[in-house]
Amino acid sequence: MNKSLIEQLQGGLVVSCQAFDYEPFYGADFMAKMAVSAKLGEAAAIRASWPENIRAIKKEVDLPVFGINKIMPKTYDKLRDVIITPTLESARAVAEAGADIVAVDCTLRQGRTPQAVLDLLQEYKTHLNVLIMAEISTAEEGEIAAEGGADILSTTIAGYTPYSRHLEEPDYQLIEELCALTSLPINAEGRFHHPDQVVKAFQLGAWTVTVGSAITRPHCITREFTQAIARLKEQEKITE
Ligand SMILES: CC(=O)N[C@H](C=O)[C@@H](O)[C@H](O)[C@H](O)COP(=O)(O)O
Repeated sequence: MNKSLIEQLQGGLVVSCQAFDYEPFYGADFMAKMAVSAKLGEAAAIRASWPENIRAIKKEVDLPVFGINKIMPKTYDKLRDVIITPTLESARAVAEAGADIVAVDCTLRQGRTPQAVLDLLQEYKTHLNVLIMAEISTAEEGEIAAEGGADILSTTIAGYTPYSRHLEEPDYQLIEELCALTSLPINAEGRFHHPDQVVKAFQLGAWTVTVGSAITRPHCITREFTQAIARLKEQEKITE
């Protein structure tokens, strides 16, 4: 295992720079600029999807990259579909593009058995010379991934499987559960909107915290403000 990278990233903020083709910042140039901004803000690492974006980011910033390769089905069901680096081929493509860590969906969705996840991890570990981060949604999935030889566990998919806790906030309970069951590094990810939430995750034992939408999706940030205004207007109507 690449111990020094794990040590280097301990306590650091990972900034996820991602945009789909229906978002205004879609494209490798935009993603690279987002990564430069994250570096200016002293992020420890970048999370990015697809080989072309990872290549562009690696050219612009000298930070470690958590690479994923989202393979989208024609119609995408966020709760049910496994899209994050689902095949060895997809993982190899992001590793070859320069990802230092490859993140992989290790949930038990789509009829996957624990043995199927163990086999998947073994395949990735055997063929790729990078750290593998298992993205999970429950403690049970974390336990399977740890047994399967994952180098890092991540709470990325908590709240996005039919059977995990659906919360507005980050899943702090899952961070605690994972820290109790393994000594592997735990990346906390999903629905972090404020710096104090990031601090709380570190206090609970997280190794790194990844923030995406609250930093790199301007339309989501804008909506937080406009929704606050809408709530105020609603309140005013009630008290009139
Ligand atoms: C569940 C899933 O597919 N999450 C994706 C994983 O890459 C991204 O859409 C998230 O933006 C990322 O995990 C960061 O989370 P947040 O944007 O909440 O800070």
